[in-house]
Amino acid sequence: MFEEPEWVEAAPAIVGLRPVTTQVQAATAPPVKGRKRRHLLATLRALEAASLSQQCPSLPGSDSEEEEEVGRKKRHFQRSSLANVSKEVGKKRKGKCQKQAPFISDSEGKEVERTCHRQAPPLGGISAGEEKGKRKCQEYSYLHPTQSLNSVDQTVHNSRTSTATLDPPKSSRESASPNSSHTLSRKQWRNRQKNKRRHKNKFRPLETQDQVPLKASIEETEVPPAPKSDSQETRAGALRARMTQRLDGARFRYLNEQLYSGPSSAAQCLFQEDPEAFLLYHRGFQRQVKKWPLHPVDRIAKDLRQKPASLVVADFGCGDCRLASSVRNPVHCFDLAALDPRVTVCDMAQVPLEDESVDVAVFCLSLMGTNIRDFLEEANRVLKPGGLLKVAEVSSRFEDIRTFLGAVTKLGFKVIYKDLTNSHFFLFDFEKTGPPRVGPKAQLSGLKLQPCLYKHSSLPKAARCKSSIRKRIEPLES
Ligand SMILES: C[S@@+](CC[C@H](N)C(=O)[O-])C[C@H]1O[C@@H](n2cnc3c(N)ncnc32)[C@H](O)[C@@H]1O
Repeated sequence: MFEEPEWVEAAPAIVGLRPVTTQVQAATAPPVKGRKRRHLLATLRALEAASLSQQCPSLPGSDSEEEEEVGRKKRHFQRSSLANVSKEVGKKRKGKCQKQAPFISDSEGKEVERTCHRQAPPLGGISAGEEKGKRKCQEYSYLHPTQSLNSVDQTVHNSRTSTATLDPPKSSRESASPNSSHTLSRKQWRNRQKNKRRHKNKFRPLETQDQVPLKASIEETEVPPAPKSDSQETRAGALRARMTQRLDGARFRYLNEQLYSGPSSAAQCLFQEDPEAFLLYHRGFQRQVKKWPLHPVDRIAKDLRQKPASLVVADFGCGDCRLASSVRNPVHCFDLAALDPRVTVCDMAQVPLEDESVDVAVFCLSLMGTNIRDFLEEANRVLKPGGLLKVAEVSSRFEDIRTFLGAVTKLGFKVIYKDLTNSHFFLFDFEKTGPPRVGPKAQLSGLKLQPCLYKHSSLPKAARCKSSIRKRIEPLES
């Protein structure tokens, strides 16, 4: 695509700087008129040169050579008579235009010709055509950013590397007429400077519109996040841990309540559907029991270690099999979910054991459902006659111990030992006397234990629960 150099756009037609059209127009223009114009122009140039000699400041970089050239020309203008100057300038410019023409291709020539006609300004000042040209350039630079950038690059490069005095920007046309720069007039030089500036300005919108946002976006993506200080990270980590712990605590309390407030079949469904809930429940339970002075299972294990290791034990609601790990006895472990490979997953209301097959049946904090009777009857079934039933339960769950013990007795047991000394749990030993002494429809209200609920530590004390309930749950709090 043709790239229109701005120095052509801005070149004043009156000084004959229409390189392509000069050949045609020089032949057709009346000589007297042309001579007069040239004369007038030269006069103007001389006057301008005289004023410039006092105004023109030193320019930075490679422009100093151009400045020297201007200075030389100024001196020359001052020395020469106006008439001579006008002739010389006229000849030079005519010659220059004629020199440039052959190096421009047809298509370029026509385009440049059109440009010159269209944009030739009247004498002095910026014409409407020039303004139009400016607008066109701006439009062009937006429409053809790459070409504009290239031309700017070339301009910058040329201004740096140019050793010739007034080299115009190197476009294809310019490179075709390397000597033309030596014959540029002062006004041409000024126009060229103007055009250079315009080239630079042309570059600016591209930079601001396209490159700056890009830079900004790169910065946005590349700039790493401000490093957090150690203390910030520690605090964030601590807060996260605290929140996680709170959430786990809330879920544990919910699950615990579910286990105490419904039948074992419902608890079984709960953990079957959500095995993770079982893990969560046990984490919560372990957290609570760690605060106790003594874990009841350890006390039971201690008792068993004083008995023959040959005794077969059934652990109802074994949890993590801590009992089985603490004794040498064979232990059948039953629970709603398995935290350990030794666990047989089942509802302890129905364990897969033969009748009268075990010596010891253990319920350590596991009488949780509303069907406690089912559990105790199942234990009676699998226990050998004279077998040992050991129960450890949270002390606050018992409203009336005597009623409880009486109900257990009706199910074919005899109380042989009780320990109510511990602050957190009660311990009972029963001996199997025989099958249950009451039918399935008999009411055994003593077996109804209070649920063991865990209070929310962040609640105000008055809001937690009634004093009686609080009393019941206290053993599980520290
Ligand atoms: C509080 S934990 C005690 C665990 C263990 N006995 C200990 O002392 O470390 C109660 C356990 O009984 C289990 N459990 C409650 N009801 C059950 C049921 N119907 N069948 C089997 N296990 C049950 C629970 O799943 C839980 O693992």
